[in-house]
Amino acid sequence: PAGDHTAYLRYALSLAQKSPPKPSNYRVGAVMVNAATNEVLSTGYTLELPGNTHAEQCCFEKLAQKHSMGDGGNLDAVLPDKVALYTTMEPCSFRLSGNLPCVDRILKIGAAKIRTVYVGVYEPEKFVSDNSGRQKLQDAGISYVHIPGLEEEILEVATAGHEK
Ligand SMILES: Nc1nc(=O)c(N)c(NC[C@H](O)[C@H](O)[C@H](O)COP(=O)(O)O)[nH]1
Ligand SMILES: [Zn+2]
Repeated sequence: PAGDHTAYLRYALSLAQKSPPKPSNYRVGAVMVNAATNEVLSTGYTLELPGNTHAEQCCFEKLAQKHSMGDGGNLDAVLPDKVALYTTMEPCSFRLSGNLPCVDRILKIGAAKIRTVYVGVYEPEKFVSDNSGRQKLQDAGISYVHIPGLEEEILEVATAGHEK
């Protein structure tokens, strides 16, 4: 039910609050859920893992580590076939650092596993002006759903490291 979506996004927002503030990115939280059982498969927040890591990227890398997969492995082999990804901010389609965008990481796992991406806010225009993630995900057959209601709280947390 719809209420669950907001609850998962609130959980993701609580994770985002653990992210060390930086002026050059956003503080984001992400949760991967087995949509058939409501089991939380993985969580992540911006900079949780070493390096300039994104919340969604941390979700994936933690899962790969749990299954002792190197970079070469594909998570699709260990994921159930109805995964929902909740992220407080929509996955990036381009990163100023040049690192692999999270949309590409989602597409690598594939639509057979990640069926829906639920986002709390669209990416603001500050670093990247036209996040093309929604179109890319939908073109790949992945549902993309904006869950309204938490925008102000999400942006407050996301931009905490930015000059006011
Ligand atoms: N969905 C999402 N999750 C994150 O964890 C995060 N930090 C961003 N932020 C998007 C923003 O576009 C990039 O943070 C900048 O483009 C700078 O790129 P880097 O983060 O340094 O690679 N977006
Ligand atoms: Zn990203």
